[in-house]
Amino acid sequence: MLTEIPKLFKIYSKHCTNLQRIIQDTQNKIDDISNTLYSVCDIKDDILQSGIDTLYPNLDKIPTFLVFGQTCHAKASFVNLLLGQHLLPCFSSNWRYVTITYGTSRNLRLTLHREIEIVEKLHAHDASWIVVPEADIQRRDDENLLDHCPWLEIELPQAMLKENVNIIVPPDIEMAQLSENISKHFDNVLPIIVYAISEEILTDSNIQEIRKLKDMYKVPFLFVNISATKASTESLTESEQHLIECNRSKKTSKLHNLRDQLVRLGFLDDIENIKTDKMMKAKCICVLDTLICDKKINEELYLYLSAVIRSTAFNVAVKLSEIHNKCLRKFIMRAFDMAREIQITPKRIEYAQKIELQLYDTLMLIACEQQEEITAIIQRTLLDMKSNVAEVLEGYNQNNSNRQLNSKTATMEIQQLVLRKLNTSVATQIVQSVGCLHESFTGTLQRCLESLEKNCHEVEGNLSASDAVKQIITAAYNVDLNSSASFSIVHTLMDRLKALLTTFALPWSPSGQVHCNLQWQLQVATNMIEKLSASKLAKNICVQFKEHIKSSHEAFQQAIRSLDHQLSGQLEQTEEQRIAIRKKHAPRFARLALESTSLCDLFRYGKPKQIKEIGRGQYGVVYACEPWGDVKVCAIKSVVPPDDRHWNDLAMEFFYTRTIPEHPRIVKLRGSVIDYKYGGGSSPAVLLVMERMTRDLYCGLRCGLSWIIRLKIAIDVIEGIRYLHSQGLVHRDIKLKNVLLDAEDRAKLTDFGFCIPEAMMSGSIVGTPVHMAPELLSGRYDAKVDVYAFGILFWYICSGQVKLPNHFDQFQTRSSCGIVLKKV
Ligand SMILES: Nc1ncnc2c1ncn2[C@@H]1O[C@H](COP(=O)(O)OP(=O)(O)OP(=O)(O)O)[C@@H](O)[C@H]1O
Repeated sequence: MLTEIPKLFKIYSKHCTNLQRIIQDTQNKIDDISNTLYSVCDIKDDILQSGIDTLYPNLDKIPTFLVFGQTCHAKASFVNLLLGQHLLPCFSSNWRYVTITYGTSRNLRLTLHREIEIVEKLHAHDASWIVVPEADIQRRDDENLLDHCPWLEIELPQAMLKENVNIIVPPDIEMAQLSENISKHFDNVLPIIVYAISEEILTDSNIQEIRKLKDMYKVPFLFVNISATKASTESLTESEQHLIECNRSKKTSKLHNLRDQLVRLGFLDDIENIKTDKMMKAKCICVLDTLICDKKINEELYLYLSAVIRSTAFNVAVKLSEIHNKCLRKFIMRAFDMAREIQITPKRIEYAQKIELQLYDTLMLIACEQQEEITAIIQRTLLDMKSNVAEVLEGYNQNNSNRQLNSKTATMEIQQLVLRKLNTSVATQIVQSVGCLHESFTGTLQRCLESLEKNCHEVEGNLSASDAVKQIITAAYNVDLNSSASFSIVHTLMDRLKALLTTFALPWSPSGQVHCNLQWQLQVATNMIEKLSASKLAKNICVQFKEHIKSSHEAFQQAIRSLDHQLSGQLEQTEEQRIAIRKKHAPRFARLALESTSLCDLFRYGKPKQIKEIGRGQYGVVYACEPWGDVKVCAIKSVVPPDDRHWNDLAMEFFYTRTIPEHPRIVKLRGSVIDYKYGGGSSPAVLLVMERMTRDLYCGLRCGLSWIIRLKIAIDVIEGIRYLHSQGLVHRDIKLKNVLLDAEDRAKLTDFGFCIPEAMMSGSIVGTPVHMAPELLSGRYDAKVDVYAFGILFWYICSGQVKLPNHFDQFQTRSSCGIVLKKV
């Protein structure tokens, strides 16, 4: 297995390159979005905020074993085992920093900070060497370990190191000294922390060292139990020696003792080492602190490393997949919104025009019809006032009984008072007739206009449509329906009547001073009431109403025309953007999502293993395959997209299928893996993993199915179609071969190659001819095409056989139809 380790790192490096390409692609696509797709710029912001830029540098980090340990002997033993050769001297101490990297030949040198070579003669330079000479690895007494210390760099032509893997062995010094400068050297590496243990148990200083290291590196540790040639207990405290003695007397093994101690200290979980198959099953790849024994290093180190590097790549792939899928969902939602906007805007304009016209007609009618009513109201009110003039003057009298006033002013005051009373009375009655307008016209119409005007600019000097409508209503009665209506009306009538006063030439008292006594006041008021003509007043009011309504109506029509013009321009752009999303951006992100999600599946479950071919369609071959992840009975559909368009189509299919929530009548897509080596690497194959069914309905009918079973199948298919439609999806290829049966002959729908949300449909003519609804040929169709296709399917189900009636024969194959069937 140790010989397999280089392969592991080779695969890891390939995954990193692949992930980096996907990240780069994603970033290029983000740039493209910001240049061309102004309406979805928030998607770009989302991606940038997701921290995608931090992913790339992580993949550039060089996997590096950081070998710590109880003794130099333990560290040297581990390194020698790892490299499969006796490189480091096992029985020496006082080491320098040692780094081991790949070189085409064995080489040894001293460097400062791994950057500047120190010109110094080493013992290894004198003769050829196998084991690093002790004198070269040992630091001199005067060597400073903190800053500018010499590092011993070993270059070695070794398979694992060749895969860009390094080994660093920090010197055997007090942790306090080491921790100062150790982290700055190892920032840029992907650390694989090893702690080699050669003694029976960890000493207090070992425990402290591990705690410090764990604080520095928040990653799992690999503890390696090195079989000691001679366990030395001299350096141990009394209680440690006692523990060893106790365990010896219990005849427990060293590994056992060590595991107990590590568990007790919280350095290991209290379970057996996690085995690969358990990790496979886990939804994420978890790497735990692990203890392995040098005797089993071959197998156990491989498993551990495999989990470490898979989990590193997996974490990046998960992050990428989240970003891609989130963007794709946003694109699809945006396409939905755009389609809705394109559909609904002209309808909204139509609605606004219709309702405004109704409003206009109604108000005109009210103005005409109410002239008589207003006349009657005014007449009644005037009569009331005349028979009760004293009441009209009530408040005035109390305040003015002894005032000496100019006769003109006093007359004006009394006339105003009469008018106020008249207005209040008339206005209260008219308000009731306008109240209904509030409910029936203003609410919905106003909201509709506001939503249309939301993104439009106002034409200078012109009223907006919503303002024009407001004016139609307020111009009629000057009613501000949101505030006190009757109050506004009083003011309006006041203004109107004041204007009329001049035209009616009301009687004036002789000029000069008058004594404003009650009799005189009654006389003025009665004169005024008598002179007021109810019909003239009413007519005048109504004429003015009509004029205002008409001019506001004209303003509205002009505003809505300009709004319509602006919106049509905007909708053209929206349609262009929708097409760009549907044809370009969404499929590109779908492809990225397919790649990143497939990598997650690959890291989690590995590549599915084919057993045998079980079916073949136009676009791929279906195989039975061995259990994969938690899918015990599974099938894979292997599809080799010949060009970018097919790649994108497949990616969209994959996205829709994978995101459909599980349903008993839909064949669940469990995952996917891209086989980049397929076709010698020139044409990768996408392996779509799904649950394996027993046969398709075509086979079922040919073998014969009872009427009751066929009926059940028909109901299953309906449930499946209904479910897809409820998810906003249209299948577009319902046919016998896309209905799969399980062992109990219950049916599920499969093959979502043409399945698409309605908003993303472009009217492409797709499907299987005999099942295609006639409107499909026109390119203008909706979810009902599935209902038609089910009708044909039901014909087969009822007839219990797969042969078509004679007049359908000409459509029996796709090619005979003469239609170029294409996916969207
Ligand atoms: N999950 C599955 N379990 C068992 N058999 C399957 C499964 N999926 C597909 N098959 C079999 O493989 C055949 C080919 O399936 P596939 O989906 O590739 O093509 P198709 O639907 O027949 O044709 P087309 O590619 O033109 O849509 C099916 O007819 C069915 O018999």
